[in-house]
Amino acid sequence: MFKIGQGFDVHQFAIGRPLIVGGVEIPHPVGLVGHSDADVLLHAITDAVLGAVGKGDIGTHFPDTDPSYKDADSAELLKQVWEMVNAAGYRLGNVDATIIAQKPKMAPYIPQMRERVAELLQGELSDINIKATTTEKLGFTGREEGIAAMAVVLLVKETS
Ligand SMILES: Nc1ccn([C@@H]2O[C@H](COP(=O)(O)O)[C@@H](O)[C@H]2O)c(=O)n1
Ligand SMILES: C[C@@]1(CO)OP(=O)(O)OP(=O)(O)OC[C@H]1O
Repeated sequence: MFKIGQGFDVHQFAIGRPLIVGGVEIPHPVGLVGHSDADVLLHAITDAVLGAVGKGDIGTHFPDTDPSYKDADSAELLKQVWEMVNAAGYRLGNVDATIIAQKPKMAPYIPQMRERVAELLQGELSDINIKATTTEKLGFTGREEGIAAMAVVLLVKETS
C-alpha cells in the first residue's frame, strides 16, 4: 500500500539567527525566525510525512504556544514523527523536496542535507532528492525576505 503526502513551509529572515536548512547550518548574514530552529525544509518534510498518514501537521503535534518547543531542533521533531509513522508499519518510499531561496546558494549543502534526511527517515540516500530554485528575484523569496520549502513524501506499507 502506498501513501503520499505534501508539505509546504515559509520562514522569515532576521539578523542574529542561524540559518539551518535540512538539518545543516549554512553560513549566511541572516537566519530564519521561528519558535523552533525554523528549519523550513525539515518542517515541509515533516508535514509531508504527517500528510501521508493523515495525521494533521507539525503545529498540531508541536504547538508553537508550547514553551518546550522553543528553539527546538527540527530534526528531533521529524525523528519523533518518523518513529510514530514507522511504528505504524510504514517505511520510506521516496522524498522529493524543493527549497525556494534567492540566496544563499544551497547546492554546496544539498549532499549533507540528503544524508541527514536519509538518516532521519531511515531511508536510502538514492530515495532522497532535494532541489533548490530562486524565484528570479520575484516575490518575498526574491526580495530575500525569507525562504520557502515544499516536499512530497511517498510511504510504503507492506500488507499481508
Ligand atoms: N538558493 C538556490 C537557488 C538555486 N540554486 C541552484 O541554481 C540553479 C539555478 O537556479 P534558478 O532559480 O536560477 O533556476 C538551480 O537549479 C539550483 O541548482 C541553488 O543552489 N541555491
Ligand atoms: C515547529 C513549531 C514548533 O516549535 O514552530 P515554528 O518554528 O514557528 O515553525 P512552523 O513551521 O511555524 O510550525 C510548527 C510549530 O509549531
